[in-house]
Amino acid sequence: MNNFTGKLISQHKRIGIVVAQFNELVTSRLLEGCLSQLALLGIPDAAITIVHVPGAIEIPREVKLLGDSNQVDGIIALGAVIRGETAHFDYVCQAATTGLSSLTLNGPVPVMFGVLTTDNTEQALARAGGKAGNKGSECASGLMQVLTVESQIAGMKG
Ligand SMILES: Nc1c(NC[C@H](O)[C@H](O)[C@H](O)CO)[nH]c(=O)[nH]c1=O
Ligand SMILES: CC(=O)[C@@H](O)COP(=O)(O)O
Repeated sequence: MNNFTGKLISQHKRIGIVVAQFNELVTSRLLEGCLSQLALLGIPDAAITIVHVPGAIEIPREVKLLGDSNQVDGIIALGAVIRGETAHFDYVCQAATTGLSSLTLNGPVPVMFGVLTTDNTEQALARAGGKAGNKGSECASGLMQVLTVESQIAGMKG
């Protein structure tokens, strides 16, 4: 029996992006690359939710809240942690990495790690649309691949 309600079911995956404002010169370029790639992959603007946070340490909490909201099918975390004079770099990287790794493994939706951890701004810019590519764009492509794979796995279940 087909019971068509007429309710429009989105044909698109819903994508969340949580982006840090710290080192915005870099993170704005990561976001631009991410959005451009999502558009190329056919994701409409209406299917994308962007959340801005102060810095990389704040990313995991908002990724968790967004993932638990049941409003997105996958999340891309974008940030740029650039080494300074002190050990703070190590702690910021550790906090972001540990939090996001746990969320992608244990949370309800896949999370792409698009947080650059570099020694200087030059290295970061090279990975935000420079000679080393754009980590935001890479994460967009990667998330669509993961979502496709997970749909296939779900279809395998009896
Ligand atoms: N140094 C960088 C930070 N530091 C800020 C922290 O992420 C956090 O916002 C603050 O400690 C308040 O909780 N954040 C980056 O994203 N990148 C950095 O290079
Ligand atoms: C990664 C950082 O937290 C860094 O920007 C802080 O710089 P500093 O270690 O010189 O305070």
